[in-house]
Amino acid sequence: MSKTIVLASNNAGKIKEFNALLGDMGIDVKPQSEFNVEEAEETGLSFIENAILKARNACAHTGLPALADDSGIEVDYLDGAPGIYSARFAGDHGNNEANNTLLLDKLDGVPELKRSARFHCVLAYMRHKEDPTPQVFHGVWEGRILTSTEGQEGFGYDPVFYVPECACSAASLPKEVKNQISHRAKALKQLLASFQQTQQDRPF
Ligand SMILES: O=c1nc[nH]c2c1ncn2[C@H]1C[C@H](O)[C@@H](COP(=O)(O)OP(=O)(O)OP(=O)(O)O)O1
Ligand SMILES: [Mg+2]
Repeated sequence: MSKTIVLASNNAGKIKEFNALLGDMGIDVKPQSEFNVEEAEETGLSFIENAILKARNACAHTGLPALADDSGIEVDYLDGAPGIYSARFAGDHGNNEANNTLLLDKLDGVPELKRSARFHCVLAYMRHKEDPTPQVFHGVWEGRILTSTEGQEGFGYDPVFYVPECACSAASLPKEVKNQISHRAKALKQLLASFQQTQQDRPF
């Protein structure tokens, strides 16, 4: 029997991807906006801490199990920036266009070999707000930063992220393809595999 799980995110791009990834599994995953959950402060110093903060906040407000995603892009030339601060790179939270412009500016003139980067996605699943064993999964997607934006699909840094295995930007990929190979897809596959092994108290 499937239980309702709260998706502890306000990011429309992520929510769409989770719906596509989980949609045909008969899992009832509802975004936290449906429960008027207030956004958690992301005060952690790692994706893992922030994912747990977001999941715990959603559990606390709803009394339901919650799944949170903390993600971002790590650029080697920038010593790992923007990293956990990806959403706030250019100041305003979630201003994708400004973030991409700033990233391209910071890498202006940097040769291709030094433009390596990767997306990280950390998922945290908590059964309740005091869950002492949040389950944490981590997916990574390797690529590099382009010199200009490319493509119309996806969200966030997708237009500036070159995917070597597809020879195009992440924003040029049909969503079905991104959802097979992305950091988020990889983390979610781990979560699903793990849940198949530990049925007790797990919703799916
Ligand atoms: O597949 C992706 N394709 C492109 N960009 C991406 C992706 N995955 C994460 N990102 C970027 C968007 C945002 O700049 C940051 C996530 O920040 P992060 O705090 O986890 O999410 P958020 O604040 O947008 O929504 P919320 O915290 O409500 O889930 O990384
Ligand atoms: Mg956030």
